[in-house]
Amino acid sequence: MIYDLKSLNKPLILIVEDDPISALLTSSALTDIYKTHHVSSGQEALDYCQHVLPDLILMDISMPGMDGYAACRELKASLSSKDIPIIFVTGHTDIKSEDESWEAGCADFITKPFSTNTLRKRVNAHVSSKLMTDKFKRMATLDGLTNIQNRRFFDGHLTETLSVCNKTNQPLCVLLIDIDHFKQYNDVNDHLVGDDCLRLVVSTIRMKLKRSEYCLTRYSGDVFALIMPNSTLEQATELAEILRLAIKKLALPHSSSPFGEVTVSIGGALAQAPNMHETDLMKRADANLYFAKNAGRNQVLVD
Ligand SMILES: Nc1nc2c(ncn2[C@@H]2O[C@H](COP(=O)(O)OP(=O)(O)OP(=O)(O)O)[C@@H](O)[C@H]2O)c(=O)[nH]1
Repeated sequence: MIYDLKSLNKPLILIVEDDPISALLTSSALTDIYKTHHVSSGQEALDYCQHVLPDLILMDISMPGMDGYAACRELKASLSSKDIPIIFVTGHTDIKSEDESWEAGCADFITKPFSTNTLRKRVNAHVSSKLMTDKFKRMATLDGLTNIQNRRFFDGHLTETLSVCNKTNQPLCVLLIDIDHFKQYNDVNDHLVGDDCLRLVVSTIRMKLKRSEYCLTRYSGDVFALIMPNSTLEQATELAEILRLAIKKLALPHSSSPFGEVTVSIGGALAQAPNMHETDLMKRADANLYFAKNAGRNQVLVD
């Protein structure tokens, strides 16, 4: 299936090219369907992608300073930019350059001088495929009830985030947030009211999250997991307490709970770089949740 690209909000193409005339020619061949942005070196491309993620990159190979191969390798090594297709637009036509292009991680290459038609067709094909993959990934990792990421996403994201934190020597905390006596809540009310409660708990937690790198997921039925990269034990404990209080403050009636209203128990754990491991981290967070439940619920235990 090919996307009707014209019907979409214009996808963004980054043109990395040190020759301004070539950049202009490339850009003018695409602007009816795409937004384009031009930078003149590999380093500028890396800097740009720190802030904006384009849908595709057209990359020259020979540029002063960092060349296209090196820039491509760096972009492919980064978590945020690794899925952006990169097409080399190059005057190099020898086999060695082709091999080096594939090894650097490019999606395709176009040799100069190129036909405008070929450029457009190749770009359209790669952008369509990227947008479709993005959409499937979003669908496969979204929880339909609460509209936050699901367990499948959590597992992959925790592995990736731990790996980044291990490399950059940052601590990471995980919180497990579990609604107390939720089975009885469903039994006394009904399942649809239970669904509303789950959605409300999620929106309440989301409103209290101030850092964009914090990632809230639905871990299992009435349990939510929060991944907190670059966070200390004190920050995790403080946030857990804020979340516990915010849920209690909703004052949602829960007649079969000793508290008379919906509450949560929260267990959390800290992992310290450089030897963090997800199984150990989750075991400790789970054990702390268990202790918080056994100690009477409506409380936080993070260590
Ligand atoms: N309404 C609703 N209920 C759900 C959903 N997913 C899971 N549940 C219910 O969540 C309840 C979780 O029950 P338990 O794991 O026994 O936990 P609990 O009753 O909260 O007990 P504690 O955690 O020990 O306080 C079960 O009754 C599930 O049926 C959902 O999507 N919607």
